[in-house]
Amino acid sequence: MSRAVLSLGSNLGDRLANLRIAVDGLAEVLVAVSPVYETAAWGVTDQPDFLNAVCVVDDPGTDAWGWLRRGQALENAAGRVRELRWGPRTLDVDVVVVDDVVSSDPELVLPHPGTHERATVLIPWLDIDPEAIVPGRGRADALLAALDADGVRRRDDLELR
Ligand SMILES: Nc1ncnc2c1ncn2[C@@H]1O[C@H](COP(=O)(O)OP(=O)(O)OP(=O)(O)O)[C@@H](O)[C@H]1O
Ligand SMILES: Nc1nc2c(c(=O)[nH]1)N=C(CO)CN2
Repeated sequence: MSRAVLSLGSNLGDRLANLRIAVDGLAEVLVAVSPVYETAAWGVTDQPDFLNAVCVVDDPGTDAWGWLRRGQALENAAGRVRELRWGPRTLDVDVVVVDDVVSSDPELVLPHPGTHERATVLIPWLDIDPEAIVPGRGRADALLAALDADGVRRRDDLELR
């Protein structure tokens, strides 16, 4: 079995439609999808707000590299072109965790290195898995408690499925 947590983000074009491309493309392996959040950009802050969400997916036939490739295929389907690091994008799919896999390969770092400091990932993840653990870092709820969650606003008017 391979259970993964994927983080979705979009701040260009039809943001909700872009997130839906990911969720629809994962439909057969989708365990849970979080509410949608509108979030102020971190990293490069001079760019439009993002929509962020998190999915839990499960597929015995997909390993950690397979989740990365599936995420990249979905980014391509949403018309993403390689651009500035932390810059605007139609769709970003980050592999947050895969089971308890730890990897330091630069092409696939697991857990995703930003996870423990990103309220934009931890908040939606906790909505669908209140017991979430970031391997090597601890409980997601404890990690979130140390962060500033201003600028992360739930959008219950936007639904992914
Ligand atoms: N866990 C991971 N999930 C997704 N991509 C990863 C992961 N670990 C390493 N990568 C690599 O990161 C690269 C993509 O980086 P990208 O441009 O999406 O970064 P970013 O989204 O701007 O920043 P960040 O990774 O901090 O969110 C790809 O080459 C991919 O192989
Ligand atoms: N709020 C928010 N800011 C970001 C995000 C994101 O998903 N949400 N992704 C980035 C590139 O990885 C850069 N900045």
